[in-house]
Amino acid sequence: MRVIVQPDGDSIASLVAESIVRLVNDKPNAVLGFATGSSPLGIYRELIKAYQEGKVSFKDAWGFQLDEYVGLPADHPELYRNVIRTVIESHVDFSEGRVHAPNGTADDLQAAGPAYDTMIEDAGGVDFQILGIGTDGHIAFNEPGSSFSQGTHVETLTPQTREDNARFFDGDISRVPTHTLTQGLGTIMKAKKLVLVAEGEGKAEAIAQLIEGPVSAHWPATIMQHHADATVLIDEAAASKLEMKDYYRFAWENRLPWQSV
Ligand SMILES: N[C@@H]1[C@@H](O)[C@H](O)[C@@H](COP(=O)(O)O)O[C@@H]1O
Repeated sequence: MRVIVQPDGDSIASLVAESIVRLVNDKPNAVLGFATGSSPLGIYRELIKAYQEGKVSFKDAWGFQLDEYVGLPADHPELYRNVIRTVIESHVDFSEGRVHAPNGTADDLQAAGPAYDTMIEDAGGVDFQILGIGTDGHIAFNEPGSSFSQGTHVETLTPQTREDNARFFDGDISRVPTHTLTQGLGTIMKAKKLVLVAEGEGKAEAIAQLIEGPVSAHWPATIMQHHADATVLIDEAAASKLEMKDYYRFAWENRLPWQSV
């Protein structure tokens, strides 16, 4: 796993966005994996800027979201499908029908999971998956105890995740849905490239487990240690519990010309 410690969120966002722009310019029909949450917002801002400056076009690219709340109405601002429209999709030139999310209001939620995995495969599989991490070590909405090989499925949120996400629901935990439809760890591991971003002290323990802990369902993100192309970009606060922090910094500062995000 490549670990890149950066001074702040802006430098993390620029590095990741540059890598995505390079990919889409090389492969215009690239399949991008979108994460929600606050961590990737800087990346989306940088991508919008690159598009406005004429450095990239997304018209032949695809977008697949990681997860969705179950049961939120179609016009709810926190429905992840609406969040991605607001933070990236509506500002760039994705063609109609090219950005998708799991359907959290499907009549048959059990069938909606495998159907979503098939859509991703039919588009060619995810080339570049953006990820954040929950304070309990979840990626997408795969909570502690998740199967490492599962596809898209319904997940029950932990009280900690609902508490963390209450800030998006006027601080009222009772308004945070209890269930989500999320790509499973098996789905996420099929992406050709995983790029996880995290900032702040609150993520330090989850980041230490992800990078230096044993692979364990108790910290679902640790499955990334088994991915052949996984990069983690963090600020100093999120890196604060890493024993090998100085080595990671040295490795990045002394990277070879072809080594990038
Ligand atoms: N389902 C999302 C995850 O995809 C996200 O990575 C995580 C961290 O969110 P944030 O970046 O806001 O800390 O929590 C949410 O619950």
